[in-house]
Amino acid sequence: MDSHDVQADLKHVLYTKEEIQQRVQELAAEIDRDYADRDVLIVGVLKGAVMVMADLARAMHSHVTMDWMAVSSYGSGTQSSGVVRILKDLETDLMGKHVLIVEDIIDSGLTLSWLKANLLSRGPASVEICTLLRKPEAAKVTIDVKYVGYDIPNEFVVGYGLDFAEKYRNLDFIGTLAPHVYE
Ligand SMILES: O=P(O)(O)OC[C@H]1O[C@H](OP(=O)(O)OP(=O)(O)O)[C@H](O)[C@@H]1O
Ligand code: HPA
Ligand SMILES: [Mg+2]
Repeated sequence: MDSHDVQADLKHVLYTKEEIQQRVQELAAEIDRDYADRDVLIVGVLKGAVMVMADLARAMHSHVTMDWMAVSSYGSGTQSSGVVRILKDLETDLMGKHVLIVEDIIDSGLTLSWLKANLLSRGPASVEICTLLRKPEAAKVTIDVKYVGYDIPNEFVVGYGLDFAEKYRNLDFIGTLAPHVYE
């Protein structure tokens, strides 16, 4: 098999480019309404959230500042290790700020639950979460998430920022992997 044929690695498309763009616009409109009277700092969680952060920010009309954090709990596998490491911290002082964490996916919830507690300890005025995808059946902890793009089945997905062993992030759609890729 040609190892450069990305399509051959995919089982099916979950959300097309057009569907994702539409849903991100809707989330941006909702966030704009909720933050109409407040400036918001959106915090993208590297690397997975790069695509959704870029599209969401461009679809928003409110005053927005942006910062990035890198945490990792997955390494190269398909299971969360549960151990969250900060690889890159924020440059912004969160004191008194309205913070919106932007994520590509909530799977076990371990990353976000840890991250939300971490950011709350820095004295912000508020911390909310926006995630494009969430897997309700995979939840190991309960987290309050204000904005969710789609609830999806408990399958490993790639594309639009989401990787498997660092690949597939650049797809403009979201799909599931064929078993031969990870088995
Ligand atoms: O709910 P959880 O089970 O904790 O999983 C979700 C987290 O896992 C992924 O990040 P990853 O650690 O793979 O880093 P990446 O964004 O650089 O791919 C994803 O982007 C979330 O941050
Ligand atoms: O389903 C997933 N795909 C890619 N990265 C992930 N990180 C947590 N869950 C996933
Ligand atoms: Mg990853």
